[in-house]
Amino acid sequence: MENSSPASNRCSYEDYEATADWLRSKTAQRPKVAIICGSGLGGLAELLHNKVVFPYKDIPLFPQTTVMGHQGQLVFGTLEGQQCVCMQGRFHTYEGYDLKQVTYPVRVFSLLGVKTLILTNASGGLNSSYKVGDIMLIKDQINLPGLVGNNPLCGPNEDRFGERFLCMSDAYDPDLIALAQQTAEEQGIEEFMQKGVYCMVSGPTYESVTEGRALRTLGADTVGMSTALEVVVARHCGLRVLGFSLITNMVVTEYDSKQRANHAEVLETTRMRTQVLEGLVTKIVAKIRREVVPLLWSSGKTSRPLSPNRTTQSDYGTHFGLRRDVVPLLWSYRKTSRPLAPNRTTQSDYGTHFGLRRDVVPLLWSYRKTSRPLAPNRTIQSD
Ligand SMILES: O=P(O)(O)O[C@H]1O[C@H](CO)[C@@H](O)[C@H]1O
Ligand code: HPA
Repeated sequence: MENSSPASNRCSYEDYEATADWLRSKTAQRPKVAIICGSGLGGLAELLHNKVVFPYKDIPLFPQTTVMGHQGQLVFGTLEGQQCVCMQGRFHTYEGYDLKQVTYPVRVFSLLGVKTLILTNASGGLNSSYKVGDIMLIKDQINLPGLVGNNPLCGPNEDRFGERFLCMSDAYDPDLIALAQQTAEEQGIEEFMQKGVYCMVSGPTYESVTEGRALRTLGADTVGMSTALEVVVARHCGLRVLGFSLITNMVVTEYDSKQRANHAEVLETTRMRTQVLEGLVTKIVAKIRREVVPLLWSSGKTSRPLSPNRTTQSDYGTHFGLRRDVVPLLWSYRKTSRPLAPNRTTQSDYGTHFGLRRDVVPLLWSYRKTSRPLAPNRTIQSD
């Protein structure tokens, strides 16, 4: 099969499938988490175990990266026991790619079975309280190209991925943000963690002074030339999204400033913080792995306890009303092979049974889709 990227605006469902099928045929790994690494931040992929590496040029229909600091390879492997796929290098519209090409990998990931997308980027700081080297947890975005008609979902809707009109008010997953904040505290790096709004511009020019000021007035805390389009497409496929923006330079917002933005400075700053960001993402991935069990609970359509004779994978699946592809995961995350005892009906019973940490159990409750109590007398979370 051709490995040249799909032509402008003709990324069909069959194209995405062809790429996903090819990858599936080359590796037995089935990642649940995908990570897109920003400029100079590809080192994370080196931390994966049992790596299987595909240069983009070998992957059918994959675009090629042309930007310094973007290595151009897809790395499959395990991080903290969690199967991941990591993009060492992303695509940008300023490279000449159209919106569908820039976001091509995200739909491929979705077809591969990925459920969570973590993105990193290098950005210019607009918020005057931020410093170079700060890491901003992205709580929301301004998709500036999208607001003026350059949205990757323009054109016929592909219903097999998602619906025509997509809600973006919950684009960045609040639970993953909370998990990231908690992890940053545990790592002792709160001092340079921020939480704010990322604004995507098309680039490749950095901002003029007035543009920088305008973006700040719009409510942006950082600005970059990526991420927002990938997030739109990820949400359309139903992926959960977590994003980090490393402030590599401060955007010049004073007319008499002598500072000049440049990509060398951007890459230099990423070197300074790359290890911290890698450590943070690694720990978060480990937590996402443990968090899978609560997520499975959320798919539960029943509040009945597992009966004592439920010991096999499919028993669990049936009980929780889970999709077939999720059941093996549940099984693999169980720490015990004992079935639930008949008297195990409460949240903490389930937590104990699955070997969950105490702080994860409340999450479990919050992910449940039913508001019915587990048992008639069990009505509040701590119950
Ligand atoms: O967003 P990432 O890919 O991290 O890269 C950022 O760094 C480059 C500019 O220095 C631009 O590509 C900008 O978007
Ligand atoms: N502006 C836009 N994109 C960027 C910047 C910036 O200042 N720094 C890194 N990427």
